[in-house]
Amino acid sequence: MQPLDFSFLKPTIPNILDVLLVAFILYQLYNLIRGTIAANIFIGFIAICLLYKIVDLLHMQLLSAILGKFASVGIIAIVIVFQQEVRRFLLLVGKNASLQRNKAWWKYFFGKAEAEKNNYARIKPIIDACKVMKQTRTGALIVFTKYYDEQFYQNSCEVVDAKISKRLLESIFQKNSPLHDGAVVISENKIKSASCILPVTEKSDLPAQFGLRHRAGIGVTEANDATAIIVSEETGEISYAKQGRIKMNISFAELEKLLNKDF
Ligand SMILES: Nc1ncnc2c1ncn2[C@@H]1O[C@H](COP(=O)(O)OP(=O)(O)OP(=O)(O)O)[C@@H](O)[C@H]1O
Repeated sequence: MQPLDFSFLKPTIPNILDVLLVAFILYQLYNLIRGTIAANIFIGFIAICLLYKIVDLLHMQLLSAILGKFASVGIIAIVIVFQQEVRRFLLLVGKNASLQRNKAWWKYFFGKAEAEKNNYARIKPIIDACKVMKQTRTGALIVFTKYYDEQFYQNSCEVVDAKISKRLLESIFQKNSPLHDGAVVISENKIKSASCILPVTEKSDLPAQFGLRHRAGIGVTEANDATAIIVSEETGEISYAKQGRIKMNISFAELEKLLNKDF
């Protein structure tokens, strides 16, 4: 076994940058897996790697050979076990690198007032529909995604492909509508699909009252570059999920701000 190389600890500018970048990446990874079952798997994996290092230093050949075999397929095992997390991580990197997402620049070049006016016209029917569904205690799950991943949604959804309208959203989620079960997906300025069955989050630290609707709302934002509005059938409360986190009981002013930013 090669001795550990600590030369990266020399305080040169590239080394400092290197350490800061690694710390940043580890922090992002921690954020992605925090509170999920993946965190426990990750701890287990680190424990096995540490054990391998120790038994190797102690020249315990049999155990070190067994653990060595495990560690050598480690990267493949990580990709398989953390498929969802790797996907989310790459989405996060791609999202931050996208120029269009940097709204300040986009608006500077393409007209702030015009962009805001258009955005409000797009958002209004959704907010109006949420207001009615809150009042009537109609459960709803509306997902927003910039990129409509057909492979991800096609198996579990009914294709709609219609203009966004308050009445259409209301009628989809009405209790006796055949499409009311599941989520509506909005993308590319259209209601793309309805009745979608989404992946539910595996987080274990969620409020006890969260059932499948809330869990699916959080789950889709973990697996995809998506955000979601959840209207609770039980309480009428509006919640907003993004990057695997949820803001509960938000006001309509807050909802408008969030949609303005994300949609
Ligand atoms: N995997 C899923 N993907 C999308 N929607 C789902 C999924 N599972 C359940 N739902 C929707 O959630 C509804 C059940 O909601 P449930 O009562 O379990 O959730 P909840 O989070 O407690 O919300 P509420 O406060 O509205 O009761 C189902 O009728 C269905 O419409």
